[in-house]
Amino acid sequence: MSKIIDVGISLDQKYQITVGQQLPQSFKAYCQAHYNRNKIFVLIDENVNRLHGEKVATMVSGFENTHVIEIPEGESSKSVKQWNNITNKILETGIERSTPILAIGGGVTGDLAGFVAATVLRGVPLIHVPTTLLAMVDSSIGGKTGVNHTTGKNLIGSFYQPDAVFSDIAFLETLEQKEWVTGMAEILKYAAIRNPDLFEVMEELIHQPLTPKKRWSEVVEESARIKIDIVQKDTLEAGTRAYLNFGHTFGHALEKVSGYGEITHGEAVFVGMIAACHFSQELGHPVSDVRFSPFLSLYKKQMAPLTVDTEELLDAMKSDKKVKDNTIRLVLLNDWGSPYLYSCEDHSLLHKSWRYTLDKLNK
Ligand SMILES: NC(=O)c1ccc[n+]([C@@H]2O[C@H](COP(=O)([O-])OP(=O)(O)OC[C@H]3O[C@@H](n4cnc5c(N)ncnc54)[C@H](O)[C@@H]3O)[C@@H](O)[C@H]2O)c1
Ligand SMILES: O=C(O)C(=O)C[C@@H](O)[C@H](O)[C@H](O)COP(=O)(O)O
Ligand SMILES: [Zn+2]
Repeated sequence: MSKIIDVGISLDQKYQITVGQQLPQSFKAYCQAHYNRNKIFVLIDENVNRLHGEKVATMVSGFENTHVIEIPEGESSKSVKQWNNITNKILETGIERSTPILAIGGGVTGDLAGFVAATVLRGVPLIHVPTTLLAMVDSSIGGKTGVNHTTGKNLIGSFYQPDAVFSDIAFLETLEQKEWVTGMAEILKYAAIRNPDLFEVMEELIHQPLTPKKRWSEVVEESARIKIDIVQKDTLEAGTRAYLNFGHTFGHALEKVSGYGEITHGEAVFVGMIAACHFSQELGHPVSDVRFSPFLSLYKKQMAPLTVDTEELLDAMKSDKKVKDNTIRLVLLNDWGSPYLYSCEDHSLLHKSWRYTLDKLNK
């Protein structure tokens, strides 16, 4: 059984997200209906190609010419260098404006391949097939594409919506525990900013084996619906879309200061959400991070001690995209399910929240 979720960004930007088990047939039918199937570029994470190459070959078997470009795994692939490598390969092979790019992998592949699709020939059709939990619940949805820069995370990129998303949760069969836990952070983010019931659902799920069963499919669907609702109302992040950045102002700084790839995005966001709760509480809002406690040991088990310097973290926060008039802006919580944007003048409070959070993680 698969579920279809409609996304309506604007009158000419409508697409569907299909969530389910074993979706190659739906994918094939979609391609048959929408493309001339002369050529397709498959930009695929190297591990996904190794583990699921045969399934992917079946998916694209209706195309006359399939060009597979492997993306080295890991955050370091989200770079201008990789964007340049892939763009060169595509242009040297030959591409037309109607030739689709298929992005198959986690958020790294999706963000990078999405940026390639957005820029080559000023934009070619893009289809996302997310293969990590994080990519299914978050990165394949909403059109943020891009790469990192030494000065900060995701600082080069564009908004570029896909033609379609196929979230086949059967891919999660091969996902390592570390990556399940990584993806959970973005679901806990939706719990914090929109639907606190997800905290209880997630607590149930972490006490069971991590396999792609129906309950997970429902969580992927609920997460996608939350994200779509936010993105549809503010696609280009003029205001409320920034709520999806809860925990990220802290998290992105931690990713940068630790060295991209040393800590996963989800781990950093989890840490960042504890800091954001602490900061919110300091301002008097009733949002104790005890809500995250059932998940803390999972993150502590897989993360190395955090030996970062709070001064460096603060510096890194200054290159966040939400900075306005030189002021750091944070997503905080008035209460569970009620986020708001806060301009932060008080850097001593930021230090305090960082120290509290680092102590908690390192204890
Ligand atoms: N565009 C957005 O809106 C958005 C949202 C959230 C996160 N992101 C970005 O997403 C990235 C993180 O994505 P991620 O957590 O998916 O990481 P990732 O893409 O690096 O994938 C994590 C690991 O899982 C492996 N993998 C992927 N699918 C697999 C499968 N089915 N079985 C086994 N292994 C598999 C990969 O090889 C990699 O080693 C970050 O760069 C983050 O900034 C973007
Ligand atoms: O889609 C969004 O909007 C998000 O903020 C989702 C985040 O989970 C994601 O990590 C995103 O890439 C962050 O974007 P950025 O603009 O803060 O770099
Ligand atoms: Zn994120």
